[in-house]
Amino acid sequence: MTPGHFVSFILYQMEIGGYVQTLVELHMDLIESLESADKVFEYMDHKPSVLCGDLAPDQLKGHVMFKNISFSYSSSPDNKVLENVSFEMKPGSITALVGVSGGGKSTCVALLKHLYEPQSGEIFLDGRPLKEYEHKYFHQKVAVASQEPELFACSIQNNITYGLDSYSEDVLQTAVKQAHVNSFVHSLKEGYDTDVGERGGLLSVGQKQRIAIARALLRQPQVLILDEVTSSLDTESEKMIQTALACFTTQTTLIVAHRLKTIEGADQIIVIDKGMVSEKGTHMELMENKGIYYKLRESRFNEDNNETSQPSEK
Ligand SMILES: Nc1ncnc2c1ncn2[C@@H]1O[C@H](COP(=O)(O)OP(=O)(O)OP(=O)(O)O)[C@@H](O)[C@H]1O
Repeated sequence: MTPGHFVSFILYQMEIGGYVQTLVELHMDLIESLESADKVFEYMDHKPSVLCGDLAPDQLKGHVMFKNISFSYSSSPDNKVLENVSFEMKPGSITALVGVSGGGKSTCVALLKHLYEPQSGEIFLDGRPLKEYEHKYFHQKVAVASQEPELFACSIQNNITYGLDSYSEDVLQTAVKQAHVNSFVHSLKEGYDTDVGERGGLLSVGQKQRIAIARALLRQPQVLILDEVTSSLDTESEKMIQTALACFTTQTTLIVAHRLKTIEGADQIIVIDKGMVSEKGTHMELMENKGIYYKLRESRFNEDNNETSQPSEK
């Protein structure tokens, strides 16, 4: 074999090797695609774990009642997350859920959002179990503004009106005013046309949360859930939300709060501890009780003061 033949032979082998490698890659891609398709079919076959009915009344007052709710997640059935939880939210009132981490506040919210069915007890909306309501109707009437709102890389206006085919200009104006979006948008050169960037990255946490609240209010829900919406707010946004809460009288509001100062004006504060309602009352009543709420407030007050008085580490 001449050196020329040898080189040709090696190149030929490499070409064959390339084909084999391509075939192997194609085979792997095919396996991955089949696995993905399996997941899609599995998802399509998945039966929803919550029940829905066809109830969709023209009028809804927004009266909420948790009655003897006990609940465990299916992934850890032995861990009773809520035990015999009962409380009532009157139409147009503000209820704050507070308590130490892991107490069960977010689980109460998840149950009110009807993401799960409790193992025992029932949640009622205007006297009817959640499971009797029509799915789309229920999610229009019960809206959530969460701690980490999903914002899209488009204008502030489009982020607020996202997903709505139509809306009234009046309602939009009321929503942005109530959520105190106006106050920061007016200082932006392009106002409501300002692009918020990928995942809203060009806005502060407080601004994002105010947009999330406006988005929820625009849907004119009868029940509004503010899920940990105040946990990482700057002082200005905290004050804004505190003022905004005072205007929330047309819907029933449930707020899960870390910043206890924000919810001082709530009609009732419910302390959830180890899955149970341990205290219930107004801010003044709970402060006089000198129980868990009082201690939480003291410790958070000290934490906040320490944070502001500590020199920041570089
Ligand atoms: N999806 C889940 N699957 C299994 N267990 C969960 C799930 N979510 C929460 N838990 C458990 O339920 C208990 C209550 O958690 P939950 O998040 O409701 O408390 P929380 O009071 O909202 O806490 P935090 O203030 O930290 O958000 C905890 O023991 C938690 O580990």
